Amino acid sequence: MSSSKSRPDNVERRGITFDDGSSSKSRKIGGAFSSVTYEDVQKIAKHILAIVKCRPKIGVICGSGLGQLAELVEDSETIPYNEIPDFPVSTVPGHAGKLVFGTLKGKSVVLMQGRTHSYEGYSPQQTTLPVRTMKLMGVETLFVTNAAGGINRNFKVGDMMIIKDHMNLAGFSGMNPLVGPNDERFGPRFPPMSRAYDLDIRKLAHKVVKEMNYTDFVHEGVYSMMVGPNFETVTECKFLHTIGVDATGMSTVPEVLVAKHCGMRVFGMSLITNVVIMEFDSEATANHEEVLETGRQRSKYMQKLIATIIEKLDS
Ligand SMILES: O=P(O)(O)O[C@H]1O[C@H](CO)[C@@H](O)[C@H]1O
Ligand SMILES: Nc1nc2[nH]cnc2c(=O)[nH]1
Repeated sequence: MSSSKSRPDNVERRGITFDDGSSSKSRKIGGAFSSVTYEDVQKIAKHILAIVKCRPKIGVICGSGLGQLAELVEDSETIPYNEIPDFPVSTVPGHAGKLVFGTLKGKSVVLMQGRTHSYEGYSPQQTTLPVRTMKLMGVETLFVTNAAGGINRNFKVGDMMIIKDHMNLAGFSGMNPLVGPNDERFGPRFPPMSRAYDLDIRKLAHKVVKEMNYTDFVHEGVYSMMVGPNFETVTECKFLHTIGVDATGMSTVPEVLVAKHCGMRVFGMSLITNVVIMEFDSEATANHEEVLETGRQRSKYMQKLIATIIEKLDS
C-alpha cells in the first residue's frame, strides 16, 4: 500500500451512515464527525496482530524527537505506518512513523515512533485511531510523551514534567475525538476525566525520579493542547500561565481522552524543549529545530526514566 493512501489530503472519509441512509460524508459533516468505526479499528488491529508475534500490554507514544526509546526494545518487530491500511501517517520531522513491538525491560510493549496531529489535517478521530487500535490489540496501559514549551517560569529547557492533568483548549472549539455517535464497545457516552492521569503510576514515577537522582529537573504539572501549527503569541502564553498551565504543546490530549474513554491507564510526560516567550519586546522566537535539538540532547534521560517506570510497573 502506498503511503499517500492514508494521508489527510486524500484520505477517503467513510463517515457514519445515519438512519435515513445518508452518510456523514454526503451530509458534508466535517472532520469532527468523520468517525472511524469499531469494525474499522478491529480490522486494523487484526491486520497488525497477523504480522507481529508480540502481544503488547503497554503502549508508548513517542513525541517529537523522542522516538529513540525504540533502541531499548529487544526482539523488535517494526511496521511503518504507511504499510498499515487506513493508518494515519506522520508528516512532521522528528516523527519516524513506525510501530515498534517487542520487549522493554521485560514487558511486552508497542511503541509509536511518532504520532499525527490535528494541524497536519487529520480529524481528532484519525489522530487517535492508533490508541483505539492499541486497545483492540490488548494494550491496557498507555504512556504518552511529548515535546512542550515551558509556561511555568521555574522550568528550564531540558527539564521534564510528569503530567498530572490537562487543559483541553482545543476542545473549547469542539475539537474532541469523542464528538459524534458513541460506540459503547469503546466506552461510555460521558466518560469522567477528573483522574485522567493514573495516580499510582505517577507515585511510582516520583519514586523512580528520586532513585535516579532526577529530582532537580523533573517536575509535575498541567499540560495544555493548542491546535497549532503556530507557536503561541505572548498574550496566549500569559493566558496559559494565568489559568494554571505549566507546559503547552499541540498533541497528547486527544490521545488521553480516547485512552481513558476505552478504559486504559494513562501516564504522561513532557520534555520541556523550549521556554515560551512572555515578554512583548523579546527578540527570541520558538522554532521546531530547537524542539528537535533539545530532544537530541535530553531524550536519553526521558528514555531511561520511562523504561525504568515500565520495568517497575505491576503489570
Ligand atoms: O507533541 P509532540 O508531537 O511531541 O510535538 C510538539 O512539538 C511540535 C512543535 O515543535 C508539535 O508537534 C508539538 O505538538
Ligand atoms: N504549542 C506549543 N507546542 C510546542 N511543542 C514544543 N514546544 C512548544 C511550544 O512552545 N508550544
